[in-house]
Amino acid sequence: MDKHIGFIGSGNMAKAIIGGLLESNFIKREHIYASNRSKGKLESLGNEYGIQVSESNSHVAENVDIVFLSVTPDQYPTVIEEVRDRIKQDAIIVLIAGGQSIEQNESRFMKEVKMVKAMPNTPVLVKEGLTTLSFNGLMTDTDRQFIVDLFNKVGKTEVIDEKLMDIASAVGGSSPAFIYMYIEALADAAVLYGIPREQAYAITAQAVLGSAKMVLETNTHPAQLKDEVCSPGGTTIQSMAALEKNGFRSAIIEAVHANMAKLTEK
Ligand SMILES: NC(=O)C1=CN([C@@H]2O[C@H](COP(=O)(O)OP(=O)(O)OC[C@H]3O[C@@H](n4cnc5c(N)ncnc54)[C@H](OP(=O)(O)O)[C@@H]3O)[C@@H](O)[C@H]2O)C=CC1
Ligand SMILES: O=C(O)[C@@H]1CCC=N1
Repeated sequence: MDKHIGFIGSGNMAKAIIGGLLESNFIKREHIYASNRSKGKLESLGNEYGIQVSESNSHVAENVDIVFLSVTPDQYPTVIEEVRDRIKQDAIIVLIAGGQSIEQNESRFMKEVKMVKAMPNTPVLVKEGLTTLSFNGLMTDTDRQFIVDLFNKVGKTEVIDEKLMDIASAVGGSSPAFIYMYIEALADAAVLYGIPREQAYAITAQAVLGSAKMVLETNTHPAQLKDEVCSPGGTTIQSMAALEKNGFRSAIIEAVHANMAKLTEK
């Protein structure tokens, strides 16, 4: 692969994508460029991954074929103004910010640009990510396939209608945080009953991983899978009753409502 990929903003999500891409051997490290506002983070990224780092967003924009805008949404107007006259003629712009639309950002470039809205999640670092994708009309079939291939190297992809991107952000991009909180809580309970901390994470995280695989690979409804765990008069159904009493499902749905409210606030 001879294309060069750049990240403007080198925070958590950029770092996870870079780490996953390098681990998958999709790209040579010298073909990855990154810039960042604060110098310290950039230096440690350069040291850890051996990629090309620069304090200049424009330098990154000038040197790459695919530009990831991996800053927070509030920085999009400033960063685009800075780089719009520096990008290569045929560059592909990848928006990863929550709530940012293709249309809104096409107009910020003030010229026609190939653009992708991508919503990845941090498990891309371990090549188990999920990235939802939408493309603008200037993306050719080859461009689209390239972007799908790139994200497939670090997990799975789903091409979706852009109008569903906000909810995909909540349930795909943000949900790992919900799941980490669940694992942490379950592990705390394990520790409460005497399991050592490290083993508590090993047990609970594997239970989550295995359950997710069951949903993906058995093609069975989650409720059926849940029923198969609940032995008659047994222990699990006691836990189910306690979770229902404490509004477990409702808490998850409320978490998604709160996420959507933030994504769509004007
Ligand atoms: N974290 C996640 O799981 C996901 C995040 N995203 C999206 O990714 C984007 C980044 O999020 P995340 O990585 O979590 O946030 P971070 O705060 O970790 O990363 C953002 C980075 O951008 C840098 N930055 C800010 N302004 C500028 C600028 N003007 N020029 C250059 N660099 C700048 C910051 O520098 P510094 O703080 O060092 O000054 C920071 O390192 C967001 O838009 C978010 O919506 C999408 C999917 C999942
Ligand atoms: O918290 C955020 O805003 C980003 C969007 C999806 C995951 N993290």
